[in-house]
Amino acid sequence: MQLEVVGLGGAGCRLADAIRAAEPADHPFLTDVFAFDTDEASLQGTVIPESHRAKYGQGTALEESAGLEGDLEQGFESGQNVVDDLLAVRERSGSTAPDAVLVTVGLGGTTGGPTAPALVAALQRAVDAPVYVLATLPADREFDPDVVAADRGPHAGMTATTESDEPPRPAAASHAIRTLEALEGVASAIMLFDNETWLRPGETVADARNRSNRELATRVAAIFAGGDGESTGAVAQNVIDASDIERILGTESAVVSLGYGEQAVETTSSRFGLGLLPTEREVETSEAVSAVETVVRKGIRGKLSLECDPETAERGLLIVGGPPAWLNRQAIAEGRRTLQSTVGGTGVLGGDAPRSNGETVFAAVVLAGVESGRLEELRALAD
Ligand SMILES: Nc1nc2c(ncn2[C@@H]2O[C@H](COP(=O)(O)OP(=O)(O)OP(=O)(O)O)[C@@H](O)[C@H]2O)c(=O)[nH]1
Repeated sequence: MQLEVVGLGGAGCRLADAIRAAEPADHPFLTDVFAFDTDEASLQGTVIPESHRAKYGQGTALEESAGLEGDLEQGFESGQNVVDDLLAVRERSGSTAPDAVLVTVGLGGTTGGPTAPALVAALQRAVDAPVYVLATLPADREFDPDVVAADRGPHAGMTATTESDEPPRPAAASHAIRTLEALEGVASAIMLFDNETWLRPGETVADARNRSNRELATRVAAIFAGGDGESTGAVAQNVIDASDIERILGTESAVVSLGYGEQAVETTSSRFGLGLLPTEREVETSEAVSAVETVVRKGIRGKLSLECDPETAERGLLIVGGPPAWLNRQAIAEGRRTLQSTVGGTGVLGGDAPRSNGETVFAAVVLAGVESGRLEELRALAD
């Protein structure tokens, strides 16, 4: 399918960059990628071409750090005032009609979050396609002085002391929840990534962000690059297209968590000893089945982008990809049945994504309409 990505604010632009970097050369799925931020330096740091970048919100609450503690309503209002300019950048670039738009944003900051609800609403009116949101949730250490103090010892406070430290954002949790509320009924679906779960001990979000963004971009690419045919001739048995994705993500701002599992596989057997070039390796059925089972298990039961109980999902999607010889049909069908029995509902779709040049077998899992304890926790804090 053809996806347009719009990055908003620091996190959103970095995520848009990471998604671009994760686009498989033999399976392009991106139409246009935009980066919109109040911070020129951060825009310059992206690989997104100038025609697709815009600095916005000068002199408004979106630009002032005071907005971190300030009135989020004022931020939403400023967001409303800039969307026409942002849509104009999109139109000027001659953006091609996508099957869906994905707005990427970090919740809890001053720029991206406050702009997101108005921009998503405007895109829904301007584009004849669903507008999904991919948003990060803030980590505890950004708003909880106790977490930072515990890391630094008894005399530490909530002051940035090293280069990788971020300025404290005490209001991040409540801003994130209030922005999510503002996106409800506006975004077609909201995929969440909880920074808290992806930090290693002692790490800040800034320390972890390149790794986190790569993780998330890999999931996005696995889902949206889908299983369209390849020039090399490998054809998916079950192609997941834009309407399948729309059926699973829905149109009613469902909260979505993304799972992923992968396993490296040997695709060639080397016979250098015999003076021959490496040839395609024969794959035993049992090893293909085992690889698919392993990645499906990791995809459903491994670390999710938003921690939740997969059983609470209303709908699910499983895409198993990799070198064609490894995509065992029975194992993929069994994986889909596993997801179906996990999710409980009837809204489960499965597909395959042959990658002739791939060196891993992977499973991407979409859990839509989930309930999450983490969101409850942040809601309680916001109250
Ligand atoms: N996963 C991930 N999360 C990020 C990244 N950068 C920031 N975040 C998270 O997103 C939140 C918002 O940060 P930014 O997007 O930089 O903020 P902004 O909206 O540009 O506004 P400012 O407050 O001016 O920085 C932070 O509180 C972090 O939780 C990133 O590159 N990756």
